Amino acid sequence: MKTTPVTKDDLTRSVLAVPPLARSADFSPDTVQNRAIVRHLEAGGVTTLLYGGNANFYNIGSGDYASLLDMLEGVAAPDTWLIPSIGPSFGLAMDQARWLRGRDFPTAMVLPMNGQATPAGVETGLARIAEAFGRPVILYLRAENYLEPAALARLVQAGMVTAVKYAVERPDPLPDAYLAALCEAAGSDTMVSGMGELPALAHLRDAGLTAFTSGSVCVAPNLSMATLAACRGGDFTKAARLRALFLPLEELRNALNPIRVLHEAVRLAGIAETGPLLPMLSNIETAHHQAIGAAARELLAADRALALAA
Ligand SMILES: N[C@@H](CC=O)C(=O)O
Repeated sequence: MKTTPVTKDDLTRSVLAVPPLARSADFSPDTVQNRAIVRHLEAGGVTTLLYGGNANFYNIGSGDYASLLDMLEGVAAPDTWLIPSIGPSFGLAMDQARWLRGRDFPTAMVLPMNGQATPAGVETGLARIAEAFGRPVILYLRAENYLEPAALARLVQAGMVTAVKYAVERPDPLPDAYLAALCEAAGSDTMVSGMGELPALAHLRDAGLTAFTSGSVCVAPNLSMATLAACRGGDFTKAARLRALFLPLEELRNALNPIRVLHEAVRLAGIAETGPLLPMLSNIETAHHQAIGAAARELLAADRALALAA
């Protein structure tokens, strides 16, 4: 596992994969199946694994946190960058940050707190969490005005925030005045497009962002990495052609539930037995399995065709 401090190159080198977490029937993390997911990603060239929403880190208890991260560390390749999430509540994030201080993870992502948060409180909270951790954190920003642009600039300047996973959903990704203000204040190279392949092209082409996160990369790592390479090479026609291959699965994810659909898609594509989703989530209803399986297998087939052609 990469243990050196985060650089801008680290953010752009790889799609930031946001994998599901495989569990056994008793909800314990399944080492063999998580290794299969990680190997599938690494074989497709992915070097950054961000365990957050798709792994249902929102619902992980403090008592299970250490053994879960030990397991993930054990399955990741030596040069893979593993980013655990902390929070979403301030108290839980502080407990996890104090514990992470004694470990080698270069950063951690602070999950968004819904409802019980104010912009000023978020600024104070991020500063305290980064101080307790002793390292800068990644902010997962999902709501308009969650943090003031000037506050983000202060936190970046102070070395407390290293990047932002920007995931404020809009009918069209751009124009986005809030994203523009955050980029203006803190630099667009701090902002990572955080909603998968669909909005990533507009964010990378027109808003100056340089990296994106993805869940469907866990089915099609070669295609997602090729999309990133095409964007970074300025070939947005090619990037759009590659992105189109993700549409059937992404549309199902958006229509039903992104986390629940991805969890089942990885299983139905034959990549790993993902098992049960940890409460408070639950697995998607079997009525949707046929459509999810078909979209996932089609995407995986396209991924394999690309890998063979390379
Ligand atoms: N939510 C997006 C990006 C990851 O956070 C996805 O799952 O594709």
